[in-house]
Amino acid sequence: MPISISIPVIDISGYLSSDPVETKRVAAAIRSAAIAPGFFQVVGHPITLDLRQRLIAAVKQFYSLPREAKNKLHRNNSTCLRGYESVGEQTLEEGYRDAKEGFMIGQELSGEGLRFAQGPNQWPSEEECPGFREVSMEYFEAMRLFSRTMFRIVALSLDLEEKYFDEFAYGSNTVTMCRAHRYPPTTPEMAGKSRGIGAHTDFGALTLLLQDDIGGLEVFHRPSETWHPVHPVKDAYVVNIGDMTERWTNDKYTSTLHRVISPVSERERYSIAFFNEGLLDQVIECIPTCLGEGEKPKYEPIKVEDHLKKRYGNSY
Ligand SMILES: O=C(O)CCC(=O)C(=O)O
Ligand SMILES: [Fe+2]
Repeated sequence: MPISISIPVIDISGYLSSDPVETKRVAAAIRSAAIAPGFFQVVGHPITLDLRQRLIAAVKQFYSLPREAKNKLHRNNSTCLRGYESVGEQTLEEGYRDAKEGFMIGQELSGEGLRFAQGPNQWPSEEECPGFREVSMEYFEAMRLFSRTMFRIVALSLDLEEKYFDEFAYGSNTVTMCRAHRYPPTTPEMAGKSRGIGAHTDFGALTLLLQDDIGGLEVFHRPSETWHPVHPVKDAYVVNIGDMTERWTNDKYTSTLHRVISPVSERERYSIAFFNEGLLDQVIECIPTCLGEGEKPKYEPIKVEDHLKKRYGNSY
């Protein structure tokens, strides 16, 4: 019997309207999905269709710029991982160069005392790409808030105080990164031999992904060593547990291996990932409610900054 994996679709609107019964249900559903498969899709969220459509339109406009215009914004010019990467620059799975283009933004910071992943964004000019900067930052701020909401539900799911992760998710110094991707289509023959994004786990704590209707994202089922599609669901965000949450929860919540197969399609695929990387000075160690009777923490405490430097460093 072939294994089939269900990626649950969870409606969080009852939590947002403070319904106590729904809040319990939503927290329990997220707990169960975070244990396995480590991925779920969220509907009833606060990101409007209008904002999502305006963002996707702006991202398409950005990627249709000439190569030279995009290369002027190359991430190699940035001290803080911001900007453009062309096809083949990142390797997340040994033996495969990612066949995606990416454009990374983060919190707009300047001045003294900037640290890892902190600093200014790089933007195309208004003439080249009108409105791109504005809608990107509007989206970024909306996603910071949405992430705080998701962390509050995760906190409840772990029997923690609701605001336990607020500073990590939403503090003024916290690192959050948003990367838009374009995946070029491929032929059926090449699809199996290339990767849109090679197999990896996410470095941070929680990722919120907006994908279009093309498909290609797959998650790995460890027990059977098989790959399973995360089918696009209208209006949904794909949310997945990252490595930091796996460490925090002593492996109770799972940071699942995933990849993107280049689309076998006439059309490109677009996706926008929002990464919650956290507070650089925070030490990630087993959360007390995640340690059962007689269990020991499986991981050494690690500082967020050290963890991120290592993971980003290894992938380029
Ligand atoms: O584009 C996607 O569907 C997934 C992207 C992803 O896994 C990542 O950027 O970490
Ligand atoms: Fe990922």
